[in-house]
Amino acid sequence: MLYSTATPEAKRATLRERLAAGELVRLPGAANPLSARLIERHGFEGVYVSGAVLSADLGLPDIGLTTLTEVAGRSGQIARMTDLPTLVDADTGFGEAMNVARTVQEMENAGIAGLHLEDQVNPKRCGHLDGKQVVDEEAALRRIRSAVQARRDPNLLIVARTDIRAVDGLDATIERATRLVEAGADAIFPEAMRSLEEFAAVRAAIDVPILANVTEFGQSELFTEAQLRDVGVNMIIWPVSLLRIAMHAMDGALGVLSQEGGFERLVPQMQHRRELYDLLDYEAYNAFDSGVFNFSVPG
Ligand SMILES: C[C@](O)(C(=O)O)[C@H](CC(=O)O)C(=O)O
Ligand SMILES: [Mg+2]
Repeated sequence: MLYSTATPEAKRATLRERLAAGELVRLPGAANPLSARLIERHGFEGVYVSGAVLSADLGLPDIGLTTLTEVAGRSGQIARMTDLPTLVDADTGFGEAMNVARTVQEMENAGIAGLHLEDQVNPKRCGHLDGKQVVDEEAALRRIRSAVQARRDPNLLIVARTDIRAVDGLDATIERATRLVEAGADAIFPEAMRSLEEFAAVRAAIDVPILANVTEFGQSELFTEAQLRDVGVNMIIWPVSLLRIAMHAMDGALGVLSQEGGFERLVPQMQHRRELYDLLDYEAYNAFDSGVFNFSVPG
């Protein structure tokens, strides 16, 4: 009931332990707070909060228009719904070094387990689009150093994302990843890798966990969990998939409504009221106050 039973500190410690034990951490992107419960029920190890999803949800392109307050607020709502650790896309940190420090502390307050900070210039764009630009090495390292310095919980996972692959190639990615680790990054997210061999090359060059982004309609193939595990990837995100699936389903359903004047044909495809109440743990509220769940669900 009400929901997470684990403290943020405990979730951060869990994430650290899993990574230290060499376990693969799979983090589907939540489409909304309640979907974090579904992700947990299906046995995943973490929940991802995507900037692309968050901005799309607000009807904005993913170019850094969302604010720290919006992202921390939504991340807190999502993290609250699950005992799993939540990893958040903090884009470029919402500014330079001092802003990054504030971002880290607000994210900690939101109860999340980790965040990634990227080295794109502002305005940023989706990592799988052409025409990206990255900041120079010193600016990229400063973002990470200031994140590390600002965190109060040493277990908050600071993941450095580099977008340099699309700009300067694989060697530059390895060089930057190495420097980012020296600056204190706990893990590396090499964005828009072109092949499994590229992941393997990054893996061989650094000894912190690496994260793979499996996003549809992007510049990387949709590598499978098994393929990524084989090349030594430690965390996998599927950032936007649940939102894409939900939006496509809504689009189709509205077509049916406008054609047929009702949703009846789609009822078998709907989450049943019973399933919703189960996911919400409605009955547990009854144990708290016996007047709450004293009805039966039709059908
Ligand atoms: C991972 C990502 O940063 C996100 O915001 O989810 C995006 C995903 C996407 O746009 O497909 C990205 O830049 O890769
Ligand atoms: Mg993003």
